[in-house]
Amino acid sequence: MRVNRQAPEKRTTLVQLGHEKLDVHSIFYTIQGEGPFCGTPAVFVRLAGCNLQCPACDTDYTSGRRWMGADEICDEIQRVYRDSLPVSSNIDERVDGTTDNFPIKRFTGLVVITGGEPLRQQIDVLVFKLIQRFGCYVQVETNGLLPPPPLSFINKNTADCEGLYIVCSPKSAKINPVTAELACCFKYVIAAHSVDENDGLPVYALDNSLGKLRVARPPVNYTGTISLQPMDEQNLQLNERHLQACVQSCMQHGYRLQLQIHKILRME
Ligand SMILES: Nc1nc2[nH]cc(C(=O)O)c2c(=O)[nH]1
Ligand code: SF4
Ligand SMILES: [Mg+2]
Repeated sequence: MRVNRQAPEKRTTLVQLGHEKLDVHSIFYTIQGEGPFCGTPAVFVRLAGCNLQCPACDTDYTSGRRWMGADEICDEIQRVYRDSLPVSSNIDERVDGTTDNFPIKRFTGLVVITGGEPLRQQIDVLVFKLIQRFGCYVQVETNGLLPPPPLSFINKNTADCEGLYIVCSPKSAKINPVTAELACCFKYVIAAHSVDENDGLPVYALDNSLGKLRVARPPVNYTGTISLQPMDEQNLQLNERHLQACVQSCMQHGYRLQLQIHKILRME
């Protein structure tokens, strides 16, 4: 079993010169490797810190953190996108004076706000700007313990590609009822030794500070997608067992199998 030495942190906010700042780990352009938008090119904003400390966590969310305002983050999103483009599509005028078909491209696609736990921080201004000013759509990856931002454009229809989507991946025994109600998708990490024989979902919370409490389920009236993802212990034999348990649970209960395609692609 892996060890996660990144200590749990409470909700946070820093206000400087009247502007909220967010505690950012990294911003990068990649392929969304999980969930309902799996396969979609996306700029990731990984916010620092998490309110849980799951032993099997596969993410560094504490190193190199810095406080950034919403405008600074929007600029950085545009910069990492532009830096990924071939130089020729980045200029609006050629040396001979002719204009490119694609003058300076703006990123208007999927922005994923993840962590750590992104709902620990005040993300509403950032989400609002990304959607209203840049025409992006936004997905938040949350463990579900905290409430979502108070925004009117939370969307559950993933075919729309507009507004804010909440993907809830419970790791502990509790989910905030509003987050659960507004989630467009539930995702569970499956370990071979912890599959409930009744519903095929994890028995034990990944967050071991809660002892042997059962990991939270979606609300009883939930009819949307439930995806299962095999736990990654960076060990071929263990991973094979987790994968088989995952496949079996999906086939038995009708869940959707999800492999982390960014790892297959060896991308961030
Ligand atoms: N490419 C890529 N897709 C992801 N989807 C969820 C991720 C996460 O760490 O929350 C993740 C990630 O870290 N990388
Ligand atoms: S909730 Fe997610 S990011 Fe936080 S420790 Fe658990 S697995 Fe890692
Ligand atoms: Mg990850």
